[in-house]
Amino acid sequence: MQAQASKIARFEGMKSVAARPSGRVCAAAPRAIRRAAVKVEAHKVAVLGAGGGIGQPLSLLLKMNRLVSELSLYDVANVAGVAADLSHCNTPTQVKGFTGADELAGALKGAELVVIPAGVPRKPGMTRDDLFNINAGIVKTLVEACAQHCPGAILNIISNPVNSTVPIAAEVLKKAGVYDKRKVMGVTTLDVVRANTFIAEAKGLDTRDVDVPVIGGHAGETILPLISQTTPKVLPWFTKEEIEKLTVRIQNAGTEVVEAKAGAGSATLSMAYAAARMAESVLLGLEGEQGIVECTFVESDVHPDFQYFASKVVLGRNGVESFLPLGPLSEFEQEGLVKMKDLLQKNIQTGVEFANKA
Ligand SMILES: NC(=O)c1ccc[n+]([C@@H]2O[C@H](COP(=O)([O-])OP(=O)(O)OC[C@H]3O[C@@H](n4cnc5c(N)ncnc54)[C@H](O)[C@@H]3O)[C@@H](O)[C@H]2O)c1
Ligand SMILES: O=C(O)C[C@H](O)C(=O)O
Repeated sequence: MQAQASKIARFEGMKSVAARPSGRVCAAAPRAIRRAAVKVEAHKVAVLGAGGGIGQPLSLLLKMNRLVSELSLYDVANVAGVAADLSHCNTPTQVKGFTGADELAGALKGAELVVIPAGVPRKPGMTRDDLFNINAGIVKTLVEACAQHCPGAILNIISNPVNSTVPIAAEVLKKAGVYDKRKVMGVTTLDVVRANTFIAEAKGLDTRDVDVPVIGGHAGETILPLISQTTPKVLPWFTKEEIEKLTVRIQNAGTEVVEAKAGAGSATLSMAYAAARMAESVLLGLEGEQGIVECTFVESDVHPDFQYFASKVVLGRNGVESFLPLGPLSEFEQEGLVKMKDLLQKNIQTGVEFANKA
């Protein structure tokens, strides 16, 4: 502990996101939530794709979160057993399972937050774009149902390719006349979680103390960790080569897991952890807690080249309340922004066109 602390040269005014370390859902939940007597508002959360690799552990983490009073688990298959299983955990959250299109309305009615991990995952050799043909239609159908049954809900979209599924969701909601750009969020928290972990490990720090913003999108070079903005600042600082290597590792971390799973899917447990953190932040925002900051892929004015962009936002009672400025970027990070331009713009356009074709 002493040795770790001595590596921290100086703290540059810990920002709110760093003050809410990533371990808070399971290990370091905000004091207000941990204290048994504290009264929190009741929030209904729906998970669509709840029977899957992400859906199951995510549902467990949400069942453990006192901000969630009601948890709707929806899937096209195998969800009844998951709901029965989880319902035996003696936490106050009420769990209900819903299977098949006929039961989707019941799952969504009254939901304030809908988390969507429905869809197929990658196998080795595939890109996230290779999932588009299947997942675009799944997300479109599910968001159409959200527009009808819980039009004011905040959506956290996990299904890949996030760079395209978020624009699809936005276009679907626009067509239905219920779009609120503050409420449609692509979940890129796993990129932040990974960046925090890898950088903490490289410097021998507690990963819960480290915060690295990750901007852009959620595929290959569109994932841009702003390592220059890491807090706390550590000395000795990384060399140029180390920064390049860490950046590439963060960009390829999804593929690292896909290859290690060798055909059995992509990241599920770390994704569930990251999605639970994002969901908790959204709910804390709804509760009116101040200073809740997360990186997320949303419709944004932060960078003139991109209609949708991941960056730090402040969450509040209506979802995204405001955007934090990108801050000073290193030369390497500025080059990263240029490199991602064509791919991110193309991914966004693909989503918009898909949602608007007849
Ligand atoms: N955003 C991220 O950082 C991130 C990280 C990991 C995975 N993902 C993506 O999340 C998605 C899910 O991954 P997974 O490992 O959980 O896959 P999985 O195959 O284990 O689970 C997906 C679940 O979705 C369900 N499903 C399919 N069609 C559905 C529909 N129309 N309605 C409701 N449910 C439906 C399936 O029955 C299944 O239970 C993939 O697209 C994957 O690429 C995103
Ligand atoms: O890599 C994938 O296909 C899943 C996810 O996007 C991830 O980053 O782990």
